[in-house]
Amino acid sequence: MPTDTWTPPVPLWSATDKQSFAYESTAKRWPEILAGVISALHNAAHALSYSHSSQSDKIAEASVIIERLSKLKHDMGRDHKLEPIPDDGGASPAGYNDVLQQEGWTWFNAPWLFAECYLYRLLRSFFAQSKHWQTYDPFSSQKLSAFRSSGSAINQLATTVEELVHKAEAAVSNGGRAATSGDGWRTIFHLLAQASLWGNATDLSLLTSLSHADIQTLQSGGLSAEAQAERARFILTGTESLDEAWARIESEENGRVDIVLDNSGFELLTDLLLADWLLSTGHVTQVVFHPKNMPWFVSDVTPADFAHTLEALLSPTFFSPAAATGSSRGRSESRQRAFQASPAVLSGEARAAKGSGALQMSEEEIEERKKRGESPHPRGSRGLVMDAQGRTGEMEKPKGSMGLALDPSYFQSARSRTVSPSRSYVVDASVTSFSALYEEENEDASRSGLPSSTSDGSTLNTLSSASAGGADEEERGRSRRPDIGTQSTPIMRLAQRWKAHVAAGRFVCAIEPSTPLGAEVAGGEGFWCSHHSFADLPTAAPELLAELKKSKLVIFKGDLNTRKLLSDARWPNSTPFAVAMGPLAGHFATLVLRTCKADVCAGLTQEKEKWVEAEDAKWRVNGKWAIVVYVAPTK
Ligand SMILES: O=P(O)(O)OC[C@H]1O[C@](O)(CO)[C@@H](O)[C@@H]1O
Repeated sequence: MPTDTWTPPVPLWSATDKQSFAYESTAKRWPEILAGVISALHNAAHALSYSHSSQSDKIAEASVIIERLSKLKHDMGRDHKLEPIPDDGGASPAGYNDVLQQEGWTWFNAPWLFAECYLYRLLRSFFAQSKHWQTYDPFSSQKLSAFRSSGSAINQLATTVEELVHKAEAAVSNGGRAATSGDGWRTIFHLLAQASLWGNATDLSLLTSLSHADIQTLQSGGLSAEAQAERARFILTGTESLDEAWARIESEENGRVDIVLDNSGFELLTDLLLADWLLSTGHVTQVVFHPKNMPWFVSDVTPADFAHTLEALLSPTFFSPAAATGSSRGRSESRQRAFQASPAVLSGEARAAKGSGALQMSEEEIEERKKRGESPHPRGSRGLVMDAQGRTGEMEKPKGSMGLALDPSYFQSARSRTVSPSRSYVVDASVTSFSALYEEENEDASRSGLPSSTSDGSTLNTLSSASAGGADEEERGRSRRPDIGTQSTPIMRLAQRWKAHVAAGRFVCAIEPSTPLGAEVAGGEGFWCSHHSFADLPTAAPELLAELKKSKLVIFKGDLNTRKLLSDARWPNSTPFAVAMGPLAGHFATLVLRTCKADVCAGLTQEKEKWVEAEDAKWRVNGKWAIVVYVAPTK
């Protein structure tokens, strides 16, 4: 192993152990994920065939990428050797390749964590090497549709947190922090940290087989003390660590908190809620968010996702009105809008009408029709696949459509409006294309009198451009209430605050959102997607370590970040967490909020381990159990 790599004293998890989740994941989940990418790209390419301008080069290039993806899936299933990652001009693949050259691993005998990170970096190279697909995030459509479907859980949380934030701000301005019960705030910290913890329970890479309805059920529970108390038994370490973390935050004014993000969508929202409330207490003046610089483990937050999320939450129609207002009835959102943002999810009941299969044309047929100057949309195709109730779910693939289950009528209708079907369907990573996605919604919003998305083009702050606590109170706008109309929802009002936080440098995205996907990034932020475990931070990314040391508390979200903190090694579960962190432990105050979805664990008592083994044989991996761990700074 290279000298910047720490070797734990126990072996690493790997798919060589057929009883392990590592094996199941390598044998079953990764091929499924690759199949999903192939299908997303098929759909995207098919949508392009309806474009006004010729997209044949781009479509042809998609076919080449699909071939490479299929070969990769084939090689993985046959346990071939891991090939070097081509030099694609992006964040250096050399780290991966050096290790591979030395170790000569195959898909199944490589350490699981290495192979999984390699998989996402390799996938990135397929798109990065292309001419037309460099900004394409193959998981964006999935991320977006899952996010949209979590509207009611988000509304519940936003309503409660809006109140908490107002109360905290009022307490601060009516006599300062001393006037507020420290215990009260500690309790709220518990609630919001646990909401952020359970926000991690659902992620797209794990839940390949769950429906959106299942995910919604998992997300429900809200912030009520009862709901949380009920869930507390699933936190295997107990929650004392949250007291230690809060004591550390409380000991300071004008502190900085960092969050190493995990999943986009619902989980990111719970992180933002926690971050906003921390600012409102006055103990924290800046929260720095660390995303991943490329599509990663399906649903991890990319810089573009971070920006998109704030934009999306400001849209009156992003979530269905029923979700946004908390009412359980009355869905006035247009079916086309739902389809536009997440075309792959139409109702299970939204089956293609009889005979509509014949209307799903091949790309050649469409090209032919175009050449003849005919519309690519056969007469009578309108509305053949839409569900009359606009419900969402998996769309059945019509026979002979190669899985390209699209409704031509959608594109016909979209064309007559202002939205480019290709842009709206092929959601890519650029912020502008996301705004385009909402052009149509804004039109509708202005017709309905609702406030529209504010795509004001303001850029998000990066670490280099923002400083903690530099702005005066007026500019910080803590108690400023945005005026976004009387019909705004709690979600929209919070998002408006968050944009103000971004503009004032209180919220900082550590990678500038306009950074091209996969590019080398400043400040060592590319480290998160490198082959390294986090134990190597001091040696492999000293610049990043120096930055994190400025923070009062660094919160690591989710399972993958925890696997990386623990080097994905076969620690006995009762190993003290700090020991399993290796050389990273003690460099900064660390709080881990993780639901368990992989074999590795540490920080449990032997009694707890025994207890949970008896309760649930799948406790390590089914996402139902969690650990919350604080590691104090000592260095
Ligand atoms: O989103 P999270 O919490 O990091 O979970 C991702 C984890 O899920 C899995 O994809 C499945 O367990 C792991 O490979 C990975 O560690």
